Amino acid sequence: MSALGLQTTDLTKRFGGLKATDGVSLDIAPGELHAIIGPNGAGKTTLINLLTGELRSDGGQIRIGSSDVTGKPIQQRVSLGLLRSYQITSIFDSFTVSENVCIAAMRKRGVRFAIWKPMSGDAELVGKARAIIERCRLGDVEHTVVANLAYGQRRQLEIAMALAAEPNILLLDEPMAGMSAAEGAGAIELLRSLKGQYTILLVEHDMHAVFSLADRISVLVYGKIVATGGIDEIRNHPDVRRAYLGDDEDA
Ligand SMILES: Nc1ncnc2c1ncn2[C@@H]1O[C@H](COP(=O)(O)OP(=O)(O)OP(=O)(O)O)[C@@H](O)[C@H]1O
Repeated sequence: MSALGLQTTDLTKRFGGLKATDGVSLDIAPGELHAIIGPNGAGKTTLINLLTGELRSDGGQIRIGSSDVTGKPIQQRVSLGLLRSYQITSIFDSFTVSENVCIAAMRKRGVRFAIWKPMSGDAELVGKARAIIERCRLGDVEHTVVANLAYGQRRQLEIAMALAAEPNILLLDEPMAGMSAAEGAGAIELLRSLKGQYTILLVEHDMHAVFSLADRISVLVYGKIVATGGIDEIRNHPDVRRAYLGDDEDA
């Protein structure tokens, strides 16, 4: 699959009297890595849930490439290549890294889990899984049972499984959360290696990761986008510094 653009126009979601998403318009180009930052409760996860179809919007539109998916079910968005990293990843703890990536790849093929075992001899499938595992820096633990992985490796596996399903738009909700500094550095390298090949919407609190990866950044505050721009523009935007980064920010 090739990367597709992702667009929202005036997207709105209310929870009772609260507008968690308030007229959000985003235009993310094919292959762009677009980060969403904002304080706790700004509406970042709500926005991702609207994009995947887990939540229904109260107004506005969502387009994947040229397809209007507003109000369309999750599966239709998945079939257009929109994947949230954990959404497709029912990770099997008692299976190895390789087996889990094979299962994710087979789901893409529409093959049911029940007939997985005979497929383990499928050289093409195993080869594809191995390439993704290497790419995600999990080669050393390819045959390790998932329950024995370090936390950061498990998060990398989530991304590996998303890639196995051949997305063209990846939604990543805090992929660095809970990682050690070394794990975070590995995750940044991985995401950097994906840049350009997939359209990536990255929600992340780690400003070092955001500023070292994003092509553009949108800042969400109380459900509204208060600024969208390149790294320098966002880093120096007075409203952004006040609302989110703090005036002593020097990331
Ligand atoms: N299902 C819900 N019902 C009612 N209110 C909700 C619901 N989900 C989210 N909210 C509210 O919507 C607002 C946005 O929440 P959301 O989780 O999207 O923010 P966030 O930016 O992802 O926060 P964080 O950075 O802490 O994860 C918050 O005020 C939250 O309390």
